[in-house]
Amino acid sequence: MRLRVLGCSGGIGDGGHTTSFLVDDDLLIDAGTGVCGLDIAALARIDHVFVTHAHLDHVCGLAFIIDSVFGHRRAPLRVHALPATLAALRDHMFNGVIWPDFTRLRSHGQPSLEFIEFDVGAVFESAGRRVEALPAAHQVPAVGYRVDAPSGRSFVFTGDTAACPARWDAVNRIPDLALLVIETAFCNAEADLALRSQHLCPASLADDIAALAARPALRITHLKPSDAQLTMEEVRAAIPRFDPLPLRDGEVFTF
Ligand SMILES: Nc1ncnc2c1ncn2[C@@H]1O[C@@H]2COP(=O)(O)O[C@H]2[C@H]1O
Repeated sequence: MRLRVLGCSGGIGDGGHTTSFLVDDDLLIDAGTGVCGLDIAALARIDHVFVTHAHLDHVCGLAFIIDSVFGHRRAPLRVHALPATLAALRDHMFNGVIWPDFTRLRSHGQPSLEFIEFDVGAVFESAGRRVEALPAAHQVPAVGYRVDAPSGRSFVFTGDTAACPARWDAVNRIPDLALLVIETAFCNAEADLALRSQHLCPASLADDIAALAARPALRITHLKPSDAQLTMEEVRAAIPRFDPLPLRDGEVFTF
């Protein structure tokens, strides 16, 4: 199984793209601006999108993906998310005003877009891969994801989240955790903003991650671009034993 980072920035600017991860060529986790680098054929191969939450930096690409592949696909593009996330997408994006309601527009006799409710703990399986929604704590209902490869190795993406003890209960049950992608949006000087917007900063990351039992490769994601370098320096100082590295757009991992 291959994981390709299409976008992992906490914003735009300096060439960064917002969150989107491609698993093999058919599963997408979040649909931020990172999807803009894919060609039409690659976009048309995506069958399932697992959305962490409804914030624009994680879902804006959905609107453009479905418009670009409309007519190219024989099956609906299936979007898996919490009921509250799907309700937000229905009400505020695919509402016939901001964007057409592609769940009603048919292509080759099928709905173009299908929404599938996916609660914390739900498991989706396809071609030996397994995707499980994990708890997260954000300003709006949110999840993270555990993805298991056919090899038995796993990666975890926390999504946007503040400290979340329930996540670690689930993560600590994973037998072979190869990679943890955890957010740290803000630097320590923005700790108040991190708290208000339900993100981590290096100090709260250190407290939160103390509950992690395993020692996977660790990548930091969703760094706000204006303070990315400072935030990474603070992360390295806060959790040196984890040897954290910043996640990079374009990075590829195999499991
Ligand atoms: N209470 C707040 N005050 C100022 N900015 C906020 C607040 N809540 C959210 N934000 C910003 O809005 C952004 C929405 O996307 P993010 O959650 O990535 O990061 C968030 C912050 O950068």
